[in-house]
Parts: sequence; structure tokens; C-alpha cells
Amino acid sequence: MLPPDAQPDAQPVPAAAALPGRCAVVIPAKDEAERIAATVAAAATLEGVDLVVVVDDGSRDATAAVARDAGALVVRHPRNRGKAAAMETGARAVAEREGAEPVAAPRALLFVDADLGATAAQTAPLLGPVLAGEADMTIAVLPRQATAGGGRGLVVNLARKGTLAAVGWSPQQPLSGMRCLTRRAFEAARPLARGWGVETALTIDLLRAGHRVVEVPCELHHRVTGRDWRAQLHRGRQYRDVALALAARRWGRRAARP
Ligand SMILES: O=c1ccn([C@@H]2O[C@H](COP(=O)(O)OP(=O)(O)O[C@H]3O[C@H](CO)[C@@H](O)[C@H](O)[C@H]3O)[C@@H](O)[C@H]2O)c(=O)[nH]1
Ligand SMILES: O=C(O)[C@H](O)COP(=O)(O)O
Repeated sequence: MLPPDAQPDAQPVPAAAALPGRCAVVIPAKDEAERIAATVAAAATLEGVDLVVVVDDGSRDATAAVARDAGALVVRHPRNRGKAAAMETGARAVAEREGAEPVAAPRALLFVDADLGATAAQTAPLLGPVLAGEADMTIAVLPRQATAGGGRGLVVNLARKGTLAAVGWSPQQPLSGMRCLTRRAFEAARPLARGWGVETALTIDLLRAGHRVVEVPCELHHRVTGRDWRAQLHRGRQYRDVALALAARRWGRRAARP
């Protein structure tokens, strides 16, 4: 069941499926009306993808309507609940869809940020290893972005060093949210860590559970976080959520390097 305050509507996006499995794209989106149509359209072109779900996480703009018009299945949180909750809601919407279909195997899940626009098509390299059974989770490594970010690497370093301490592996981009994983791996990582701690926790929890995790370069471009007070407040929240996720995992077992 979707959470009581989540409201599904609209249509799935049909697409080809020549890879050995199928995949659903889940796009958490808060106030992304400007970019969501391009992101949905690009995600729908990915080989193996036959369902695109947008979770409108309490947006105050027209994100839901624009996503629906672009062909996505849209699920709404009436109020903002954070990225991790949006990911859980999206995955549940996919499972509910599968419950009503004669499906042989559950779809893999590809999480894509709403602000990627047309470059969302460049998440394609994340699908192959998962759909072919060679990896349980792939993580996108982004190139240098056209606009310089305004951070000093504090959050990234916290997540990277915390992951190294927890599982003996130092990811290049520990916060990267573009990830493809099997349904089995996703369920093994539930309940997800809250808010912005979700990526760091996913990596640690899956490695500790013996899953195979790989980073894959992807030519993705997103809206970088700037330098103004809003941006710094955002970084403060990211730091808090990553620190909480790490603290909750401090005493777990180390895993083998991926
Ligand atoms: O309350 C929120 C806030 C954001 N989003 C969506 O989450 C995604 C990522 O948000 P964004 O504002 O782009 O965050 P960034 O600071 O750019 O995020 C970087 O760092 C995050 C972890 O801190 C990762 O989740 C992202 O993938 C990574 O790009 C976007 O689709 C948002 O619309 C929500 O669903 N709910
Ligand atoms: O801008 C970013 O890359 C993120 O908000 C993380 O900020 P950071 O530079 O403090 O790690």
C-alpha cells in the first residue's frame, strides 16, 4: 500500500526492453516544474525502462501536473517528507503496479534526480551491470560540472570518510543519488536512512550485507548548489543527515571492499 497521504495518478511510459531485465525509473521531485518534463522524457528513452514514476514530494509548483503531462506515473506527498521518503514511496508505487501485472521478476529500480533534464539519458551505463546480474547497485560518478559549486567538500568528505571507516571503501562521489539497484538489494536496505543520509547509508548497508556495489562514470549535469545562505542551509541539513546515518551505523560490521 502507498502511504495514506500519497496520491497516485496518471500514466506509465512505454519503452523498449532489449536488456535481460526491466527497470523502473523513480524520480523524487520537490519544486522541479522547470526541469521535470525533460528529465521524464530522457528517462523514458532508456533501454530496459518501461515505467517512470515521479514522486512529487510536497511541491508548491506545478511539478506533478508537468510530470503527468510528460507521461510519468505521478505519486504525490501532500506535504514535504524529504528525499528518502520520496524514494520509498516511488519504490512502493512500482511494487503496487507489479502486483497488478503478470510480472515474472520485479523490476530493477533506477533513482534519478529531477534536475538532470535531458542528461538523465546519460544514466544508461548504470543499467547494464544490474540488469545483467553483474552488480547489485551501480552509482553514477558525475564529471566536473559546468558551474562551480559553492561548497568546501565538508559533506562529501564526511560521507566518504564515514563510508571508509564503516566498510573499508572510499567512494569517489558518496552523495551521488543516481543509482540503479535490484529490488532485492533495495528491500535489504529498507527502511532507508532519512533525508540526505540515504545515499551514504545505502552504500554502507548494501556492502555490509554482501551486495556488489560499483561506481560508474556518467555524463550527467545537474543544478549545482551555490554559495548563498539557502545553499549553506541545505549543506547544513545534508551534513546533519549524513552524520546521523553514520552514527546509526557506527557499530556495524565492516565489509569486504567492492
Ligand atoms: O525535500 C526534498 C528535497 C529534494 N528532493 C529531490 O531530491 C533530488 C536531489 O535534490 P537536490 O536539491 O538536487 O540536491 P543536491 O544537493 O544537488 O543533491 C546531491 O546530494 C544529495 C545527497 O545529499 C543527493 O541525493 C543528490 O543526488 C545529489 O545530487 C531532486 O530531484 C529534488 O527535487 C525531494 O524529493 N525532496
Ligand atoms: O555542493 C555540494 O556538493 C553538496 O551540497 C555538498 O557540499 P560540500 O561541498 O560541503 O561537501
